[in-house]
Amino acid sequence: MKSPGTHLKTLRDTAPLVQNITNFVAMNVVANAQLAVGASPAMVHAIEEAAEFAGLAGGLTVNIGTADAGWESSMVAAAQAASAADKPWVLDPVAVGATGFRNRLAARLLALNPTVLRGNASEILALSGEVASGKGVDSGDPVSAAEDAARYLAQRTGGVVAVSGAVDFVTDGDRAVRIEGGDPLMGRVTAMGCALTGVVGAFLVGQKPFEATVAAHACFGLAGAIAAARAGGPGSFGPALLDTLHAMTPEQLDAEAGIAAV
Ligand SMILES: Nc1ncnc2c1ncn2[C@@H]1O[C@H](COP(=O)(O)OP(=O)(O)O)[C@@H](O)[C@H]1O
Ligand SMILES: Cc1ncsc1CCOP(=O)(O)O
Ligand SMILES: [Mg+2]
Repeated sequence: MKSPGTHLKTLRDTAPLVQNITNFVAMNVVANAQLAVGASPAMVHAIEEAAEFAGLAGGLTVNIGTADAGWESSMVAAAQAASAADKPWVLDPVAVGATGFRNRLAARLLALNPTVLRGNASEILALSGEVASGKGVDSGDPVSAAEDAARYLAQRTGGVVAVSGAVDFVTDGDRAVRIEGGDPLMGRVTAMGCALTGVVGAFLVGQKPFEATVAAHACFGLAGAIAAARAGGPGSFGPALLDTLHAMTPEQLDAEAGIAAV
């Protein structure tokens, strides 16, 4: 298994083009996070070009945060095109469990077997059919409560499932790790989970899904912890996170990543 730092080095060396169909709140945050780690983001969601672009890009992220019926068609078409071209894609089922539309959309996308499903604990519980305590886009459940649901969904999709929170959890249905890092301040800044989804999408290109997802979480969590120690509050945390992601070296990531096998 290659180290997280090796994954970061490959990402920087290859600077992959990543297509994102994400929400209005997160677009700028996701693009900046991907640029800071070394990828080339493109926000492309129009039905006229979303599937075509998926053939050009190295990978795709699909985030349902502010989706509507038009975006649903783009999301499905792009995910199908990515899968057909053997490109990795990530599903972020923002606020699934809150409304019937979100539940149907997330279930439809999950049936396309994303390379990685990434969400907070309430979203992973809701997608698996369990009772969840989400409050809109925010989780009301601890990560530990969603670990079995994550394993179940990973086995069902054949992909990787990642649950974020105070300690992140990543599984492929067989292997599993917990990743420490981050800071409670990340819950006071919007689109942090969406940015993590973007970073996962960047790490996935040309790399093994489970290892790349673990590396992405370790990198984002470590950067979050360092940035929080420097920031004066939510306002200065965002820029500090971008600075820290940009300055992160493979050696630092390998030395300071908080990864533990379960
Ligand atoms: N209490 C916390 N302590 C440390 N890190 C956290 C905490 N809450 C969230 N994070 C981190 O913030 C990022 C976004 O996670 P989360 O808030 O669960 O996603 P979402 O915004 O999709 O609900 C992840 O890197 C996660 O590890
Ligand atoms: C606030 C909000 N509303 C719709 S999408 C969105 C952003 C959610 O971002 P995250 O899931 O990363 O907290
Ligand atoms: Mg989220």
